[in-house]
Amino acid sequence: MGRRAKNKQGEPLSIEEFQARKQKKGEKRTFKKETTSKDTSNKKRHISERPVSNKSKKTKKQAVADVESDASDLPEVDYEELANAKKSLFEDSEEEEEEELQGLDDLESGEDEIDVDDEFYDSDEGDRERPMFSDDEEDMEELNAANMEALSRKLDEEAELEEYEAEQELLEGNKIQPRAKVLPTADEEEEIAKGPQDLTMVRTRMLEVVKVLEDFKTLSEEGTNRSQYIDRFVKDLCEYFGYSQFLAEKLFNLFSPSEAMEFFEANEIHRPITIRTNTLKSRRRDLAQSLVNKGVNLQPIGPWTKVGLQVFDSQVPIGATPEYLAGHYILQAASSFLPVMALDPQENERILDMAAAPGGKTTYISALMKNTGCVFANDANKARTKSLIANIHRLGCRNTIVCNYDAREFPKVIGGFDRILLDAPCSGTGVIGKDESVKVSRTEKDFIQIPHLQKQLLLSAIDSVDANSPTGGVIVYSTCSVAVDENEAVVDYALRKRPNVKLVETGLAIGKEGFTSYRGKHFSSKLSMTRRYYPHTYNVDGFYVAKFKKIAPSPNDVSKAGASEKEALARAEAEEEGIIHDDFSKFEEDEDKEIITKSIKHSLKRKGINPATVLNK
Ligand SMILES: C[S@@+](CC[C@H](N)C(=O)[O-])C[C@H]1O[C@@H](n2cnc3c(N)ncnc32)[C@H](O)[C@@H]1O
Repeated sequence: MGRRAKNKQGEPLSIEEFQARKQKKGEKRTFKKETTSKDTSNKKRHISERPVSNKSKKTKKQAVADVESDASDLPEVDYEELANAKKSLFEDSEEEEEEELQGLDDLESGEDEIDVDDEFYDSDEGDRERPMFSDDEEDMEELNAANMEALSRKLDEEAELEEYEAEQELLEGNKIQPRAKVLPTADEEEEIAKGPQDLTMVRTRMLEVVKVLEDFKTLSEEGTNRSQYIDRFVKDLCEYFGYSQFLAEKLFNLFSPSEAMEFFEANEIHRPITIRTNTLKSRRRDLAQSLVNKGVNLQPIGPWTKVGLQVFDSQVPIGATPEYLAGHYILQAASSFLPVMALDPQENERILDMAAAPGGKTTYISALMKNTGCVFANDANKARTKSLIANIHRLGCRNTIVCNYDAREFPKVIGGFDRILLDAPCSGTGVIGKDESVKVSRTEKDFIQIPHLQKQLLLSAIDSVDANSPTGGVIVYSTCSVAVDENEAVVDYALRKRPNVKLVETGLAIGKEGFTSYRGKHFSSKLSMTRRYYPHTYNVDGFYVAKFKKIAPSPNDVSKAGASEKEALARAEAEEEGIIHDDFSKFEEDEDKEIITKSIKHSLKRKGINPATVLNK
């Protein structure tokens, strides 16, 4: 089984914190390498002298006092880091204030939900949770004070992480000797094959093998080759993290050995709980203020989004607050903001969300369009359109038409859209942190069948867009998978089949370049314009985004009706019947009850309380 419990860490970091820490880690390593031999014993002593972090609730005063006394008690504390951690909470607020003041009129929004269907994955989950900001200076002080607990916890985490890093260095520094015997002997392999292994040993061996693979000439044993080390490493990945051999190998092949290790480790940790402000109903600072008043510790996700908040901790179930029920926000994975930002919907356009349920991205599109124009929200799974409709209603999206087609039927049913989002059904290899079952459930067949469907859907999307749209002609393709078969290979296929589209820049501030070649396959050089996201690089779900511009119509664009005619028809029908049908007009009490109970259970579990002891009283 996976090592999730063993590796459980404190609250997840924001993208910026995560990256700053990675950078710092790199700098520290360089320094420590020079000092390792003489400092090791000292380091050990300091580690053991470190106070055990206290994650229990503190008063705000205590939290501030703790921050100060913690800093003065520790001989090895990096004061710069401490000051930066402290400063960052406050500076975020200032930056955010500026950003928000500038963008007050720039209303954006939407929402999301966490719904994974049996077959395909959605990057949004319903269950995550975890500092803070405001737009006005006065509010800022109050909000920051309210977040002192979060700051305190953040510093505890820093200490824990340093401790962990020091241990790793000991492992890496002390145990790895040049030309050390790393691979098990034949006898040892026999022993290994017999049954469960000592996981600490397995982990140490993985770290050792990574070292050897990265400096093979110097560190490998004589008479061995790379593939022997790789075979052992993949087997150890399976043993330690609980993957099938097939998937471990597939994912390992995406990275260098050391990055692969980071990726697999990041999959053992939950991503931060994030929410998106629904700007159709609220502004981020107002929402943040109301939630802070209820005991929620939060902060903006990062400078790249004006609507996202990362929840660090909450005294109330974040999926059942009055603000949630009133549609002021939606629980949505940060990665799910990205395709909609790349789509860049404009007011008064006609947009198709081809695979829309449960509606996280549809509602964001609708909010960015400020409820103008029309969003066709389609999903082939009728049952899932129920949660799509519920979200559309809760968030107050009034420019949306829900439909239930196999999207491969487009553009035959409707065509001529200004923009289309295809957030495709996928294998979910980007969301293993959310759903461990992917580790063993995905087979080779999946990576043939799913890409086949994705290719058909993408061609349909291209054919359903109006190349002569005065404002758009844009298609965005996204998945919550990191597999090349479902991403670059699909996009490259579409470029070959439809020369009337070209790839354009996504406009996204973060993301790694897509592959232009992979294991002997060469893709168009333009694939570098697509973007990849990994849990270990951005602390977001694994994700992929590609943006196309349709430059000319083609004979494939045959549609029975254009989007504008369908919209006019739907509006006329709505006028006749009333746009809200009876069966969708209200929340179902039972369904709400279930959501609220689930949220309360989750919150109790996070606090280490067995829900049964509370709920069954
Ligand atoms: C990744 S999820 C979509 C998540 C959604 N965009 C959101 O942000 O909430 C993929 C969706 O594709 C739908 N789907 C699968 N095959 C489809 C098809 N042939 N046509 C349309 N939708 C399909 C699934 O029912 C599922 O809801």
